[in-house]
Amino acid sequence: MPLPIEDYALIGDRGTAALVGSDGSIDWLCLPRFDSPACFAALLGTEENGRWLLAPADEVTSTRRRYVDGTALLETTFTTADGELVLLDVMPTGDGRADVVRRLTCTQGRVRVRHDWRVRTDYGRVRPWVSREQAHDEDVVVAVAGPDKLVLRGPRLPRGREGHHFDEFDLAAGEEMTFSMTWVRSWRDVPAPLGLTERIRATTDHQRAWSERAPDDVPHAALVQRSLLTLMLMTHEETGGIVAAPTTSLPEDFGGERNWDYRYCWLRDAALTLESLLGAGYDEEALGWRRWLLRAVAGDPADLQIMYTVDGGRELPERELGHLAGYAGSRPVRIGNGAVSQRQNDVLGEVMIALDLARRAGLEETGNSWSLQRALVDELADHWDEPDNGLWEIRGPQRHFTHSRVMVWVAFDRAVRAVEDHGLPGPVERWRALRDRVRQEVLDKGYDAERGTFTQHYDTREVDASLLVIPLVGFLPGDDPRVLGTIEAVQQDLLRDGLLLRYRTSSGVDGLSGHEHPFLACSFWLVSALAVAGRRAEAGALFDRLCGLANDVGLLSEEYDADGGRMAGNFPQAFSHLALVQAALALRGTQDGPATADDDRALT
Ligand SMILES: OC[C@H]1O[C@H](O[C@H]2O[C@H](CO)[C@@H](O)[C@H](O)[C@H]2O)[C@H](O)[C@@H](O)[C@@H]1O
Repeated sequence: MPLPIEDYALIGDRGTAALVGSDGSIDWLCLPRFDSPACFAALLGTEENGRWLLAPADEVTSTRRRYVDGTALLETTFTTADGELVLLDVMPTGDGRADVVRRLTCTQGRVRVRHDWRVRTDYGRVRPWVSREQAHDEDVVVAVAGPDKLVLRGPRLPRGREGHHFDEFDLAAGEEMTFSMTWVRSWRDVPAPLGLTERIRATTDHQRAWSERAPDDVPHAALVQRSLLTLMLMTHEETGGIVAAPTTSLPEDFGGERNWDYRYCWLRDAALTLESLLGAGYDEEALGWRRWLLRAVAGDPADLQIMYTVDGGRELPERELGHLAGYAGSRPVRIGNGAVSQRQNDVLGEVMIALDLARRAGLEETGNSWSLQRALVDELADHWDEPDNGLWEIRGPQRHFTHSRVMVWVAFDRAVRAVEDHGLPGPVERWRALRDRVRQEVLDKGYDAERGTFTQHYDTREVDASLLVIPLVGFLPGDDPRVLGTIEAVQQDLLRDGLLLRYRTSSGVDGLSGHEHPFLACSFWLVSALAVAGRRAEAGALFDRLCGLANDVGLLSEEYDADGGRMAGNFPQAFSHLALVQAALALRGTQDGPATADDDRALT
């Protein structure tokens, strides 16, 4: 039975990532890429779907976890009646390999250790052939199935027993053992062993150097730093693609059907991630992502997709994995994502904000990068008034979503600014006219004057948390009465236990059964909206509360079930972490009173 979501921590090598449970079990790992089939999938089923356990065999009386300062090296300390055992989990970065390194150190007394290596490839479906071999002058255990070969190394290798590899042994104070697992293509030879000490040191140095650039003049600076590092782990090192989360099908509704695969690059999530990184001063990160964007989107602007694979691929058909029981029985387990073919008119606005910020941070346009933006804006100019599925990717009928239309305004606005402020060429008169027309339409059709609030779409009186971005993207000032009215209406209709739902699922707008829990990114948007409205004390209090929801190692999932006191949805979720960073930046140097133009960079 998998653990509560918040009992997992993330390790990763910027090619892929694993979830390590507080019980010492790696229950999720896709190799070699975020969206490759999992070889450990116990997270979405049982241990029979694959896991790698290293932990005390005897009862654990307490467990502490932490990341080694400024890094993604995870340290889990188990205490038993007889001693203390520290487990260090690392995925070395920067060498183009795919290794997981697990070092056990007994720090007190004597601890009996259990080792269970249970590889199941193809998302926990296939039992590989496993054999003991000699390679590079040492014994290794090798598991092979289809395209995958997994090589286990260590000073004491587990033995085959009923379909898994198992061992138990004692470690006494001062003793240490290091195991490693390496993935290669099944037709390749067993690779040379890693220089463990050197790779751990290089990974530590690289991650620390990155973390040290995080701002320290923001509230909850340690959590902001952890969020930035987590976003970095979700950025594919070689391609620059940024995934929305390293997991699939952790449920938004426990036991329900709201289970989605997030191991892909959404233009929206990636652009917002970049916006947070740029706001936090990570300017050069923009270049890698812009290159990814140029490659992914290349071709006819009419063929723009809202998401791609990490290498820019366009095929991610959604299908269900019937052999997995689902997390807490939440089925179906899905891989791929059907939202790929949706129309979501907000996306270009988010991309244009990120590229505008990059330009303002000094990243010069290349001929290609500006002509791509021009082509995309011109394409939008021909289709901006079509209904869409909105940023929540609803599977019900398409609508004229107010948020989407506001972001269309943003796309034209940033295009105009590129010409006016940066001297780039473009049909600025046409873009200006469209910008004004869209603005007027939103004010006429997306605003409910009777209630004094913007609405979710043009044919409803419902509200939506996405309306909180209206002041954050510069559509209206933070203290405009229409913005204040919207904040109030959103708080009135969507707050649950002080946290914000995205919208009311009971309205039926999304075409799905069941309900969901408050969405953490939206709750952070409320912090930012309150801050720019000048209600900074309230914003600060909400920010404190939200930061308090992060787990013991500073990670957040997509949603939070306040009744159950547990996280819900994919984990860790870029959307939550990037919105946390944006809220911290909005609160930077807080004082009561509305935000000024100087706050512009943080607030886009
Ligand atoms: O709520 C239904 C939709 O849920 C997913 O979309 C959500 O996650 C995306 C990635 O973080 C985010 O960009 C989007 O705004 C969220 O609504 C899922 O990917 C969709 O298929 C699903 O319809």
